[in-house]
Amino acid sequence: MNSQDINNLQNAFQYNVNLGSSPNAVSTSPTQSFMNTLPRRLSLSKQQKVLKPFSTGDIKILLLENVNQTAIANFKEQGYQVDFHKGSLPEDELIEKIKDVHAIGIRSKTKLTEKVLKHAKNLVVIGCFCIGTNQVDLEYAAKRGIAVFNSPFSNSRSVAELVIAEIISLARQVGDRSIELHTGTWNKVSNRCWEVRGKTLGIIGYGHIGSQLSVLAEAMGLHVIYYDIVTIMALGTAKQVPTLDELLSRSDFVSLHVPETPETKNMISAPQFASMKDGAYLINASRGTVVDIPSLIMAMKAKKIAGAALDVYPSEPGKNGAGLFADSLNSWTSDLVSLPNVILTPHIGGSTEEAQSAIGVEVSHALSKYINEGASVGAVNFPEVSLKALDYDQENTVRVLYIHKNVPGVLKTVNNILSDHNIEKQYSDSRGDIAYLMADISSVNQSDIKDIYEQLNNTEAKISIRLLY
Ligand SMILES: NC(=O)C1=CN([C@@H]2O[C@H](COP(=O)(O)OP(=O)(O)OC[C@H]3O[C@@H](n4cnc5c(N)ncnc54)[C@H](O)[C@@H]3O)[C@@H](O)[C@H]2O)C=CC1
Ligand SMILES: O=C(O)CCC(=O)C(=O)O
Repeated sequence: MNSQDINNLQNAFQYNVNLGSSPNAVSTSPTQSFMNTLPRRLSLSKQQKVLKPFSTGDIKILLLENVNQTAIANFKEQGYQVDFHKGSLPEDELIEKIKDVHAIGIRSKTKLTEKVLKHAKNLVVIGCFCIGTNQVDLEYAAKRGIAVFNSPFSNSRSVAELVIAEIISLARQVGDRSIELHTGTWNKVSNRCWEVRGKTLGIIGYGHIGSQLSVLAEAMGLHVIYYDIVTIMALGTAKQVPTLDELLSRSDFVSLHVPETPETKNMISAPQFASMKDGAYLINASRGTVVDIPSLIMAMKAKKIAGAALDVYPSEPGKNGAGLFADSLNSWTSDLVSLPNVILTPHIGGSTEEAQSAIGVEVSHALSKYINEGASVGAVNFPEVSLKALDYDQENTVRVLYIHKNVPGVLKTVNNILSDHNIEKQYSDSRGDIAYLMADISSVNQSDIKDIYEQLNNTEAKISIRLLY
């Protein structure tokens, strides 16, 4: 392979990316700078070949919402270009920025809707540096061949600990006493202040966070019951109850730990408040859409509910700053903030040093592995496929990453194309309408690679292709 050939090949790929029938086609080929490093790399015997099929300096990553420094360090170590922003971006700026990046890292505020993703011509992967993925149109991303990763449990403990603090704070009206004393009022009262020992905590959604909370709460002498749409093994002496209504009617404290879905929208509204015990407390650190706040305000004004702790809201500011949590954001804000025994926190359930640092490492590794090797294990919207990384001594091997529509006959077509070559390994899986095939093809020269690319690119079912070598 001489350098002229490589450049030609790269140009051919570039042509396909820019002018091919599908703007989603993503292909990468080695730049000269990468090829220049090969002889040195190849001298390292039996080392795993890091599949960086391009000068990694070409890869652009947009990081929003103050994603942790551990992630930035990891991406920089890979050689990627990192564009870091502390807050989220307004939609028009996001659309501008997303146009030419290969990866984007967000937390819960950035909405990656179909409208935004339509502009992302080079996007290969999205990293949600959090648990929730409701802010991303997962289905549309998959249709476009864009894999989405998250961190399924690195901040679960932090959320559970915050809820424990809130249970005691609500029972003892700690928030109100603190506000009073900050403004000079000494108000030493025990009226309607309670120990939590012996009370009942009802957990809605007994997943990673709900079950952690269950263990911590029992250690403080609370009885735990939980409601979940699936049957889940109880930890300790907790008990699953069959209906939401039963949970609500038996609990002194109700804590929500469900994802945002159509089914959980306004899951707690006027009828549910009516089912709750008089003087019960509500905690929501899941998603703002899960509780109907005007109904909560009414239930609190009627003294049905004795207190509430909210960490999440239907609309949340995209950045930190004074005056942002106002009626202009959510029309009921001034009503809510004037209520007694309401603890309001700015979506900090998962915001601890431990959680953020762990999430930064976890998600940045998942993204790098997907970019460099094509491994999609852990993706939330995508078939999970992986092949072990190539060794340095596997020369003239190309890794084919072919994302395609899950329709009959595709593997036959693809294998017809690949069958002229030596298929070392192949792994394919599907999820819904999307399928993903990884194959390592050995003994290929540059013209074979170009040929494989062009043939695959012309297949009807193709969504996107990357070739790594
Ligand atoms: N406040 C914060 O900073 C944070 C908030 N979260 C939120 O907490 C949510 C829960 O997190 P995890 O426990 O990690 O999720 P998870 O997926 O481990 O557990 C969720 C549980 O909810 C259950 N569920 C789903 N729909 C339900 C329904 N309609 N009724 C009853 N149960 C239902 C599921 O079966 C599952 O057991 C996340 O989706 C996210 O929105 C997560 C982390 C931090
Ligand atoms: O830390 C964040 O920005 C979001 C936390 C969260 O809500 C999540 O992990 O789902």
